[in-house]
Amino acid sequence: MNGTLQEIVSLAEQCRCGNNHHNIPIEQMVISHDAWELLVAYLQNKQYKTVAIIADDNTFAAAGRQLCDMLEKASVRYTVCLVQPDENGDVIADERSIVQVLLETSNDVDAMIAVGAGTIHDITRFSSYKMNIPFISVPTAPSVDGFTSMGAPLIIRGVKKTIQAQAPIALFAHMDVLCKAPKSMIATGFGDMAAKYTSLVDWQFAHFMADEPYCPFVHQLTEQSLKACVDHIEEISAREEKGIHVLMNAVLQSGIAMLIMGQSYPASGAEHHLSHYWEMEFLRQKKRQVLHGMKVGVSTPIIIERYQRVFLPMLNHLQERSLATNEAKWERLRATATHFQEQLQSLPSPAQFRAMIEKVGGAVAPEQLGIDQELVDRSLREAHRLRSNRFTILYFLNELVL
Ligand SMILES: NC(=O)C1=CN([C@@H]2O[C@H](COP(=O)(O)OP(=O)(O)OC[C@H]3O[C@@H](n4cnc5c(N)ncnc54)[C@H](OP(=O)(O)O)[C@@H]3O)[C@@H](O)[C@H]2O)C=CC1
Ligand SMILES: O=C(CO)COP(=O)(O)O
Repeated sequence: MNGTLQEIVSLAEQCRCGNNHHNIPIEQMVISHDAWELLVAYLQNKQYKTVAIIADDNTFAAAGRQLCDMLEKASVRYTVCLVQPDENGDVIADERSIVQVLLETSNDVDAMIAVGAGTIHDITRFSSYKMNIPFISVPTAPSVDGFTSMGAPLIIRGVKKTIQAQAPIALFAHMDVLCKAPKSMIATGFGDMAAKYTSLVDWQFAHFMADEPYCPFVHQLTEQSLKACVDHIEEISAREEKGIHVLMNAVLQSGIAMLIMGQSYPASGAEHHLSHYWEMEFLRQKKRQVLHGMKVGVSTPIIIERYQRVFLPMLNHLQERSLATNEAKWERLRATATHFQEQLQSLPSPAQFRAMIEKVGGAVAPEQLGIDQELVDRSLREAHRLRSNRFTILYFLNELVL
């Protein structure tokens, strides 16, 4: 992190933005080569009698096995639940996975340990929350910013909804495991962070236009994380240890930013809504899933293009508009137009954005992910409705202008 956990906790307490900040329950956060030893010591210090490891076949092989060996040596009792893939071969954070975890976890375990990437974390976050026990995070790749957040984006009856649950009480990321994670997972972590270019603009827009809660300190935390990734793109793309460390720090800090707000406001705007829409469509068509960060790496330049090509000229000619039905919203827009002109002009161009994603090994065009133009166009028209409490620029363009 740019700031240490203690610094962030302290700065969050000092913040006077007027929002009800959520507490940060994370007691210890470690990214190191001795993460297993520190995790065992943490469990012993907590005097936990039994813990439940939640993983799947891939993440158990990547980290779970080693962790179990360490727990055995330290005489810490544990159970293992390996979440099963669906008929397409994907492990999904949905009703079936949650029920499997609840069925295979005894009521007397003291804590769950999520050993995996974003999906395993969201399944564990929600299941442990419902069992009223804490969970500990063991990320196996720096692939998303969800490890430290409290929201669990879940697929419920085919619809992706984010349920606020709980953040981990501690996090232990082993550098060897992170460095060995597939290259695609590094690209996705970078993609999820680069998506903050547009999510942060959408968040400010929602605040100015629809009074959604906003905090400058949380904005700064997210922006710092984005900047750290962009500044270290060389080390990240080369998968140097330093680059992996920077990326992991960044995703953790961005997750804490969401946690402080109790919502994903800073981290998820129209670009995420497009990605969620594509994910749901793939589920409907029974197609293999595409990594979250790959999708947002592709959707973000599409949103930048839409905002710079359609919204920016509109801001430049606001005075020429005749009175519209929702005049109060247009008045607000006039009052803040200069700010958003500057914001949109300062974004990287779609080509510059795609060059960064290409450099880290990510996809840059929808067709590379099996997403056709019809789906892109449909999502641009409809995806803003997935999160009714987010007044994004895309929402504005679709509902109040076009
Ligand atoms: N809570 C929040 O705030 C956030 C949640 N998310 C959510 O996270 C999910 C995406 O998570 P993401 O991390 O991209 O992907 P997944 O957790 O779905 O994992 C993707 C793949 O990586 C494999 N894998 C993970 N670590 C390793 C490793 N070290 N070695 C080998 N294989 C590995 C997994 O295997 P296997 O499938 O077998 O596990 C899987 O094939 C989405 O549902 C998204 O909505 C995203 C951002 C924020
Ligand atoms: O993916 C996220 C942040 O990267 C959060 O997604 P939601 O907006 O669905 O909670």
